[in-house]
Amino acid sequence: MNTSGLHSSQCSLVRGAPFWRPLRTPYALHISSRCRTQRFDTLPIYAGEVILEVKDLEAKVAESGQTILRGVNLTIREGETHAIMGTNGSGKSTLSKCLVGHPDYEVTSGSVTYKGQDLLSLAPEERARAGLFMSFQSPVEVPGVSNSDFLRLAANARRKQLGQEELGPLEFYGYVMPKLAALKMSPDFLNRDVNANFSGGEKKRNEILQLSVLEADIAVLDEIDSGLDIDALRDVADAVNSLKRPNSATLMVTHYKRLLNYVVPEAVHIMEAGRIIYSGGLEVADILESDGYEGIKSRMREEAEKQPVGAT
Ligand SMILES: Nc1ncnc2c1ncn2[C@@H]1O[C@H](COP(=O)(O)OP(=O)(O)OP(=O)(O)O)[C@@H](O)[C@H]1O
Repeated sequence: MNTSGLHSSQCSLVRGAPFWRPLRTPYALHISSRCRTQRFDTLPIYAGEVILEVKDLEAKVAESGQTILRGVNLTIREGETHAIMGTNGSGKSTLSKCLVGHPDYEVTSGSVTYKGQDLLSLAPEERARAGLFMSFQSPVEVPGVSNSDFLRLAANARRKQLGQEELGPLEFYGYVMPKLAALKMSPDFLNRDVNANFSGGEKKRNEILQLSVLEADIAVLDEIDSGLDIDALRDVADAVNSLKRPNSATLMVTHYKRLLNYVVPEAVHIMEAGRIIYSGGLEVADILESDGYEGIKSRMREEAEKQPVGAT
């Protein structure tokens, strides 16, 4: 199969491509960059193991050397859904792409631990085989490669990694049909070339179909809600929810709370100038919706004033 037109992480599998349990104990969420961490003792903690830990991550555009990420800290546990919101250009997509090993970016310092292993030492295809999936804001079109071939090869690469039997064309058909039905996608999608001449909404559904077929352990969904009409948003959200497992996690990048009404996150993070500057629960998205980023800043100022003198 010619996969030359595919993005490296998207075709990586082809080349080789919440449930939650709340406890009322303190939950440390990072607020404001590398030097300051604030504890929110009122937030619930989730009992799952840490699946992804990003520490002081800094990254630049490989070609220009422009620094984009300036010390991102993020901890995600199994069973959790996290949302990252933030102004245009704050680095949300760059963070997502650094996680999957996009070649346009170079990590200059910090670490990312995924299921206890150093994620940054893995090639993009190894990350994908290990269960990391990213849906792209603008999924690429791959004329000449059918969706069914692409999905089956990707699914088999992942199954091989998991020690499962690979699926032949007929078995794969039986495997994928219920997934198509769950996404309210026509079986015709299988015969079409990957994303070629798909509408924006069809591309987004197709991304979730890939996630569904790959049964990823962590799904990084970059603006999966953009361009979707309200019914499509519900379908996609239902599919994302149905794919959650106790030992998997979801990281969503979005600008709008409407997605979070359907796929409800345990934590919402605000990104600005390459850092997560504020984290909290769903109320953070409410503040954003009602008062914009100025509302978040004013909340931060209020909380800083309440901090005991000398607290870090
Ligand atoms: N490959 C690249 N080459 C040059 N500049 C880049 C590249 N990727 C990202 N940038 C720049 O880095 C900054 C962050 O971009 P990024 O796409 O991560 O932002 P974002 O928070 O996802 O924005 P949006 O909400 O608009 O999608 C922007 O100024 C962007 O122009």
